[in-house]
Amino acid sequence: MTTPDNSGDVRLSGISKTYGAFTAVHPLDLTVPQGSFFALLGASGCGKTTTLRMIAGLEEPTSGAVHLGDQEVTHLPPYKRPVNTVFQSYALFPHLDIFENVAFGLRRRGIKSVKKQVEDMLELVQLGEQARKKPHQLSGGQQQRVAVARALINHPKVLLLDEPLGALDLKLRRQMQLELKRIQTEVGITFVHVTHDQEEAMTMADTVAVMNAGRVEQLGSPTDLYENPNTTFVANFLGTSNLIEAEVDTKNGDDIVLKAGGGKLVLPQSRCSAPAKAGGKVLVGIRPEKISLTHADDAGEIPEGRNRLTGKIADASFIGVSTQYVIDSPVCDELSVYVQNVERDGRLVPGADVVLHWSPAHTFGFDAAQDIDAGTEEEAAA
Ligand SMILES: Nc1ncnc2c1ncn2[C@@H]1O[C@H](COP(=O)(O)OP(=O)(O)OP(=O)(O)O)[C@@H](O)[C@H]1O
Repeated sequence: MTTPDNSGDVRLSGISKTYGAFTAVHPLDLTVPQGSFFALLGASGCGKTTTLRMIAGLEEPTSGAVHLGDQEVTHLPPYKRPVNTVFQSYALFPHLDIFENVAFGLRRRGIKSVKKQVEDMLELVQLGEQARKKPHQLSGGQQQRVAVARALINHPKVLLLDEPLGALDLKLRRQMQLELKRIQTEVGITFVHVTHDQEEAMTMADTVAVMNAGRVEQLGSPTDLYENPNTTFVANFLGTSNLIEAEVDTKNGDDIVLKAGGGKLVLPQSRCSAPAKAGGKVLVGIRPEKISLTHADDAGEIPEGRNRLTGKIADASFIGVSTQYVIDSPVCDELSVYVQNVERDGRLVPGADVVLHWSPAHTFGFDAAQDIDAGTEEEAAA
């Protein structure tokens, strides 16, 4: 039996970084498995770049250890680590053509026959035709692909990407996200990607660590994080959430029955990270697109077994694919509801009384108290 290759595992054990009295990264334990696409996601100043720089060796941790595979690299300089970093500024050599930019790392190591390797790498990033152009003759996205090729030609075990798409316009960024994902799948090495763009992290990464004020608030697949956030910060940082304060009433098999306003809501225990003891406070969440909206006159037609709230439409914005409603409700003002524009009910206009209803299976819940120690969105953004 062959031993699985773990040389591209990244293991952080209790690493932290302080600058004087300020803690940029609190002690952090994190394992990124070999061959995965991992994203560190968070608002500006949350410590994601500092974490990446500690993996790269560009920043010395205040405490803790960094392992790449079985090798401890905590005190190794960057050039002795099997990693390469791609930055937002492409840092290409303007006087060298694309071929020579990519060949640079090989030539510096004294490798003479570089042609095949460089050509293969240019094929990988789909720039075979551009080899003899200078960087200024390429678009931003193409230049970023050259930067990726230049990093990959050194065969790192781990590629670190620090907001690599930050300088590109939205359309190009979307294209490059798919392109980077394709390249990662093809080369099969570990990618650790830093971004503040939740859509970018969700499009590309297998696993996302959401950082807030120097800590990882939640770690999981994009679907886990979106469908089952454990804190207010995560619920609001990844998309839009409606959060409702509720109190545990009873347990009914695998369901928790909650009191919210005058009514009851059902939340599966498996989707609640708070302990379900009677009287306990839970924040109940529901994504806007999971909610259906029925005019109050038709409330009798809503099937049994759905969670429901009453409300009044405060605002309705037609945005083509969907209509986005803001609903005032006794349990929460400004609930967001997105309804696909399939068959529009002309009565759903501002002022109309409505019933909001959704499946308990789409409801998530967490302990409101958890948010307090983890810092706030404002702190992270400061
Ligand atoms: N050399 C330094 N000296 C003092 N404080 C620093 C230093 N480097 C970073 N910081 C602070 O540490 C915190 C985390 O910085 P970091 O660059 O890791 O954040 P970030 O999440 O990557 O943000 P951004 O997306 O804006 O780069 C910030 O408050 C920053 O001001």
